[in-house]
Amino acid sequence: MSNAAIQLQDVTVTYDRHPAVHHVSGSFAPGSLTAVAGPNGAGKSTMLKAIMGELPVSEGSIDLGGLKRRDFGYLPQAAEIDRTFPISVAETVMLGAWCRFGAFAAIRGPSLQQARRALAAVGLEGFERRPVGTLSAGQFQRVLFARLLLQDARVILLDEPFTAIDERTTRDLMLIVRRWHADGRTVIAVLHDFEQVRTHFPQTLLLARHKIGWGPTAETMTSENLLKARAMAEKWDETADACHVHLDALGESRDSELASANGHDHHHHHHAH
Ligand SMILES: Nc1ncnc2c1ncn2[C@@H]1O[C@H](COP(=O)(O)OP(=O)(O)OP(=O)(O)O)[C@@H](O)[C@H]1O
Repeated sequence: MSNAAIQLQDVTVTYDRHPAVHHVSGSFAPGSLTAVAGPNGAGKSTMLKAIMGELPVSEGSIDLGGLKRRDFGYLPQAAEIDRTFPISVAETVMLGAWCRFGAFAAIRGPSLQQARRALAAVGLEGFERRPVGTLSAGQFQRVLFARLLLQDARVILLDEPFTAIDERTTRDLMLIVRRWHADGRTVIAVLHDFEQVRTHFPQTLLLARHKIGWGPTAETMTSENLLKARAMAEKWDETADACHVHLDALGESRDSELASANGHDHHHHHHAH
């Protein structure tokens, strides 16, 4: 369905000069189903937002492979969504698609009939008129999946879609993910459940601010890599002043780079190895 890879070239994303994603390169093949795994604070959400264009890349570049941002469907982390807005389930589903497409592209929004069909596909027949604020977390997650179904995006980014979601709902929504994959859509999902990653996701990007591994899940989610990811997380210094080391591979000594970076302009990211 999508015809070119999404390519990350030396991508660094910073918050107030603190790098959250650090020099990550690689690509998501068209039609691939990739899990993004890594410890808390690893930069997983930041990475998705950068791909969506919601956060600027401070270094490097992201090539969308000819796709437009409106070809992307995005499910943010539940905590980032305001559910107090007093609209109905059906309106949420219809508005979601409308908003993403933007004022110019959206000549016509989806119909109530289409919203109803999408809601039925996620097991929420009859929920159309319910205010979204009255739904359980799992029901609301189904609504957001219905919204994605309607959007018919070529690339779908999911940020922890199954966190706080029960087994049955997870299974139902995972089926939708598999269907998207079977359709040839590119799907990228941030996940914390390694079992789920190993069972359902052929590709994995293991992130700990740096890229620890990116490729077939069995080759990426090795105990060695998982240890590296954890070790990096524990080593992080959140108060470090901006980014001044460039690590292509893990395990190499950072001391010489840190020494050479000291006293230099911290805005200058590339140091000779
Ligand atoms: N708006 C922000 N302003 C400043 N720092 C931020 C902001 N958002 C995230 N960060 C920091 O960037 C780093 C990466 O955060 P991010 O949310 O991308 O991690 P994550 O891998 O998604 O974590 P989790 O598994 O906990 O959701 C963290 O150190 C976090 O504190």
